[in-house]
Amino acid sequence: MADQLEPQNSEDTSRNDADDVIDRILSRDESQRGRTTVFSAGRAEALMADNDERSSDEVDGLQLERAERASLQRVDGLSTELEDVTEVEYRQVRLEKVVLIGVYSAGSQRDAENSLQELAALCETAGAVVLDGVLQRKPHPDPATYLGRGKTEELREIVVATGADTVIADTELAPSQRRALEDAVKVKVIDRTAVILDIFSQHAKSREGKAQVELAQLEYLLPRLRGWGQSMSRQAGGQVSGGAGMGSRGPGETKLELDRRRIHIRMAKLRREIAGMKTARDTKRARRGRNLVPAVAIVGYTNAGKSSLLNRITRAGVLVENQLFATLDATVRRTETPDGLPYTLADTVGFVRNLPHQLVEAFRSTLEEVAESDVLVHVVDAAHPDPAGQIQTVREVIGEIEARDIPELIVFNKADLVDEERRIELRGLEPGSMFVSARTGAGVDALLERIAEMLPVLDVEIELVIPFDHGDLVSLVHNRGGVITQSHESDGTHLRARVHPDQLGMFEPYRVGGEPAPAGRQPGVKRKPHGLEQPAPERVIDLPRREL
Ligand SMILES: Nc1nc2c(ncn2[C@@H]2O[C@H](COP(=O)(O)OP(=O)(O)OP(=O)(O)O)[C@@H](O)[C@H]2O)c(=O)[nH]1
Ligand SMILES: [Mg+2]
Repeated sequence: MADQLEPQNSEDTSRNDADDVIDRILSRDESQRGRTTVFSAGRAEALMADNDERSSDEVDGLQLERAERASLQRVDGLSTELEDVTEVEYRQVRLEKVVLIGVYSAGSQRDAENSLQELAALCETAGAVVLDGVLQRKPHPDPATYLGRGKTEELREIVVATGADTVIADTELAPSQRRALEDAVKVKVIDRTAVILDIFSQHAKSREGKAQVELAQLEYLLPRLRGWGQSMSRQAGGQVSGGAGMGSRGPGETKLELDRRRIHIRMAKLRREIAGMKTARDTKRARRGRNLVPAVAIVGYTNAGKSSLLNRITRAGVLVENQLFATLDATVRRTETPDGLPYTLADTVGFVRNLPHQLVEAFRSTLEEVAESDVLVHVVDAAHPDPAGQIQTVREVIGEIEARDIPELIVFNKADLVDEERRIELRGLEPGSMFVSARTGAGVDALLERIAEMLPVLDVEIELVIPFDHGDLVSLVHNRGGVITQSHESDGTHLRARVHPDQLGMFEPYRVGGEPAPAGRQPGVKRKPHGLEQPAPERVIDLPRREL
């Protein structure tokens, strides 16, 4: 497949940007994936207060991964030499010196400022240097150029004065807006979605993550091909008008169709791959735990401290970075309640406002980890200027992946950074929330207690022989839907069943053995095929849809 998708004319050096990027995206294969150029991960000025002095026990096991990322920093001045090994991006997002722009309507200035601040953090995470930001108050963005005419001119002046090479809009621009604005300011214009996609492509590590990001990028690219097609048509027309035109259609148009088809083929292949990897992951999940245990997912806005909290609780060694989207792969760890009941705790990809829907789609299989959990620990950065907005964003995504009915515990993290007044404010915002600091460990024990309380009450599996004159007890088990196997023998009804711990006393007189009977003892009785050969059935936790 990859062969068919090789660039058609890679020796042609006069191709434009658009040709380059499409070819680059489509010609990628496994062999190229290792040779990624990552833009220099400059100091993330726009990110939250810095935290270099991490306590020694916070230094985790994945420093290697961090080093790996750092080792891929782009060397200034060498960018052109590295061009051909650049990982897939949308329009080769070379984020260097950037100016940010945004439009907001009356009354939403603060929100717009926060959003622009966050865009700055995103840009810095992607490796850019943010030089300036411009907000325009306007009821609606200009349909032609996003900013109004006057502001567009002002922007051009700022770009010239600062020496910026890229303008980034805090929204998703229509392809025509992007082009018109580009013509007006004479430097590259990209949008928020492209930046997020770029970060994801830099950070994706697993094969599944990479495939998901690539799929999202192609989905983003597809509707934008038309614009490129036009410019391609101009350029290609000039080059090949000497007679190489194919059929009655212009070569540019043919190229556009060809690109579309290649992209569709590639996307179909990626979807198949992702589906295949999901199956592999399910199998792995089934193998990982022989017991059926409840699952807790840590969710939250990017940079809230989800991975830090998982590390604090389980010493998982997950990469922690003062970066947005440090985590793209779900990490699942087994842990126990203070009473010794096992459950799993999963770290997940962070959410962000205007998370490109292509990413939500592409990461759906990863996000299923969240949708299938029994409890959501929703981590919120207590020191962030807009926790309410972050909570709302996260809840929107939770809704999108149909996880809204899962019990949610709001946990304000980074409690070490906030004062009492702020706590009162936050508690008012989310009554029933908790405060922890993944950094100092404060509040973590209480959090673990609370998680334990929120875990579903687990039924206990027992074996019974109930005399025929106690049919009421048999009905009781049936009514709860707890019967695993049943057979009628001469001494009564033989049952393997799950009952609520509170009912144990009632069934005690009829229990046989403390362990599941060997298969031979109950002829004709089928065992439930969930691989539970271990003793001590009382400890067996049952949650039918949660087979880990
Ligand atoms: N002061 C303080 N900083 C914290 C705390 N918890 C996490 N951090 C810092 O916050 C930053 C983000 O932490 P992560 O654990 O990577 O956050 P995350 O939610 O996993 O982020 P993504 O994976 O990018 O979505 C890091 O720089 C951490 O050191 C805390 O309790 N107090
Ligand atoms: Mg993380």
